[in-house]
Amino acid sequence: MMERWGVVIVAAGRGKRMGTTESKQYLQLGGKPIVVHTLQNFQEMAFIDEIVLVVGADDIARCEAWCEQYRITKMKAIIQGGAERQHSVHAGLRLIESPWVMVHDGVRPFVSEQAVVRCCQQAAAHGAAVLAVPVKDTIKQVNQDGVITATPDRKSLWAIQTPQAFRHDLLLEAHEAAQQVGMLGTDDASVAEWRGATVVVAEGEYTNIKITTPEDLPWAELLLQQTAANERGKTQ
Ligand SMILES: Nc1ccn([C@@H]2O[C@H](COP(=O)(O)OP(=O)(O)OP(=O)(O)O)[C@@H](O)[C@H]2O)c(=O)n1
Ligand SMILES: C[C@](O)(CO)[C@H](O)COP(=O)(O)O
Repeated sequence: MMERWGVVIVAAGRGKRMGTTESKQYLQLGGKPIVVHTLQNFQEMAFIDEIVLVVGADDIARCEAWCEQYRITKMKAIIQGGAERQHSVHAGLRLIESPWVMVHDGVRPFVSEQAVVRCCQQAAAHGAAVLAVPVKDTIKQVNQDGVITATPDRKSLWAIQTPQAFRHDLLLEAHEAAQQVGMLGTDDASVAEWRGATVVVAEGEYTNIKITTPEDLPWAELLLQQTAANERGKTQ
């Protein structure tokens, strides 16, 4: 029996690395904005009760219109984000009422329900869990002069994805404490870790890409076609 979950979907970034005039979460993919694909994905998961979407102040109206158009009925609120991803997450967490919460990037539209369930189950067992995949490349630490200074053992290296899933009170308390002292991490697990929580990894998917730079866009088109083909296969 699955717990009931809330989700904070963060989409208030500017997408500087994508370099487009339009923020990347609103670029069209298969005829819909990327963020709409992400919202529809979570809308369809039965164990999710509420979604809070965090966006730029100027984007609230068009996101409200898309939620109406695409029947995102679990949408609880669409709110303004902050200067850093962590501030956007914090704002969203404050509106979640469910005892369990996931945080997910608005620009990761391809995560499968099976992977989300794995993440939630691990979080329910341990209090906090994130999707992750083992790194395939050798990773080097390199100094400012371009000289390699270390080769960490690859067996212990994982590429971290979202969703990241937590007991809601645990994550909210960690974010409140981080905000007070100005601690900034690049994901929510690092905020929880900084507060002393144990966070475990759940098996992610190499296809759960974060659309970040221009070369991710053709991959996203291919993944969308693949997802559509899989869906057709299920119904035949
Ligand atoms: N102040 C911010 C910054 C980021 N995000 C969101 O966090 C997710 C992951 O961040 P990233 O891919 O780094 O997005 P951007 O910050 O938009 O990208 P960039 O760093 O290239 O500007 C994105 O869905 C982004 O919209 C957010 O809600 N609020
Ligand atoms: C949360 C995240 O998607 C995990 O991989 C990532 O850390 C976000 O980082 P970014 O600097 O906002 O791309």
